[in-house]
Amino acid sequence: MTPLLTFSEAALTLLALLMVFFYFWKTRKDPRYPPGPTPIPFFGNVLQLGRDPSKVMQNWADKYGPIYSIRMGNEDTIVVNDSKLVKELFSNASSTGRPSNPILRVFGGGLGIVQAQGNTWEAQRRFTLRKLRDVGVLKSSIEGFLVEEASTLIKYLERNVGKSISGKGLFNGPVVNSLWRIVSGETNDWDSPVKPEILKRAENCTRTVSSGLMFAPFLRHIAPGFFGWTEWVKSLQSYSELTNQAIENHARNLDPNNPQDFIDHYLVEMQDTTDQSSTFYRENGELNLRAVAADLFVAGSETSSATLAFAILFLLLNKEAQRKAQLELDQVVGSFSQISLSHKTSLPYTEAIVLETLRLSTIAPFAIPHRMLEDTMFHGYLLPKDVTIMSDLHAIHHDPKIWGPDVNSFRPERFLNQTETQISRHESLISFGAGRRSCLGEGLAKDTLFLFIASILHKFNIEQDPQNPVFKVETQFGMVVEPKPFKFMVSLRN
Ligand code: HEM
Repeated sequence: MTPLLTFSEAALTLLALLMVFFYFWKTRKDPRYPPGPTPIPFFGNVLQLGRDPSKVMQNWADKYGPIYSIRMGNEDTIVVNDSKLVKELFSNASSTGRPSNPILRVFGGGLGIVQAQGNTWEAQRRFTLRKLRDVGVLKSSIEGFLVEEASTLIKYLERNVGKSISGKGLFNGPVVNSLWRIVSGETNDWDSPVKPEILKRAENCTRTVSSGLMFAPFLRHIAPGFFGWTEWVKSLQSYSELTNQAIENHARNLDPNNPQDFIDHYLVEMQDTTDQSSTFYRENGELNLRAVAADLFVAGSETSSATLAFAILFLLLNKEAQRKAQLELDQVVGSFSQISLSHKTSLPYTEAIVLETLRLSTIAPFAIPHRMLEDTMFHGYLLPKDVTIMSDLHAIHHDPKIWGPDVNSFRPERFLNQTETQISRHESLISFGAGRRSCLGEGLAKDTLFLFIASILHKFNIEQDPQNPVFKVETQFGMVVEPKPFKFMVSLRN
């Protein structure tokens, strides 16, 4: 009788079985570890995520509950998809680590804010937050920058009335420019025929933020050019060149009694620091300043401009929401005045548009992953030290049990009280994350969204481009979700 397998086939089969056995033995879990879909060797659950990871993860949430586990390649990951649990877990100091993502590590190298942990993260975050929030020179000039950028945007749209306008990328110029002004005090004419260098370099960086490379960093070893790794490294280096130049110029001309922008404020803090162990001390301070400048830019630019592009798209498809906001704007602001942040509290419908845009678009569907710093028991589950924690903001913002059967519709009224005269906050809206590492640009981002959206609706109707009509919202998945390219037109209201 002929044997079923040759000796070498049998040896290979045995080897493969041994490898699979070894994989499952190595990755076996404590019985208190959260349940989840079965991973396969090397890829974990990555291949199951398919083209629409948010949908697949919503199904896993339905099946395994608010806390479940997956494997992203060789990284154990626990997903939390309940807003109360996210808030509770992320308020705990043991959840404030960051996994070492090789893509994000390129900028900052563990310094600054986004990728930093421990003392460095705490000190840099506290300082930056204070400068962005405190009423003072920087805070009041930020308001002025935003109003100026909004008015440049309006002039750009006025010149393009009746013409086809590309929705994606429309807001890169004003958003990047306002961030660059806050950081460096320098301003650029993004509306000029020659694109400013800072805008070119920022746009190159953000292409990777919205690519799949963030979720599957191993792809950079397979085809670095194809998956955007080469461009990411190059564009971050060229962006760093600009920040380094700006820091050198600021250091040369610094007037410590009259700091003008974020770099000035930071340099003054460095001058005042005598404690050699401080993250602001001399060389350490300079390296952290470079990292923070990159953090503010990378975390702030694509997120804000993608959300604004979604707002245009939602409004394009919702004439009634435009009409209601315009009625409110006419009553409160009148036809001629310029919109300012002081109008915000009197424009609840416009603010509700901002909140509904943040919910429905959820441009950061899984926020930024955290890492557990120690073994922690949480609602009966073991969250082991070093495990990655992902908050599934998309699932939270698209759960019909929370938002009702029209969860996928754009309905700003869900953020208003019954008489539609006041904003009613919703505890499940956590677009900026929650807890100790929540977004430190939340206030700035909300001000930017409000001012830009209100200024556009005050002046224009957002309309279909008859040559390129849009029938539905289509998105492009990434660490930052964007709308697929679309066209629209504006017409003057008066
Ligand atoms: C619509 C706009 C924005 C959205 C939706 C957004 C959302 C987020 C989210 C979900 C996180 C992760 C929170 C976590 O780790 O759990 C985050 C972190 C962060 N964001 Fe934003 N963001 C926006 C705009 C901005 C702006 C304008 C800035 C700065 C100028 C900024 C700076 C940061 C920084 C520095 C972090 C890291 C915080 C830390 O690690 O402690 N973001 N953001």
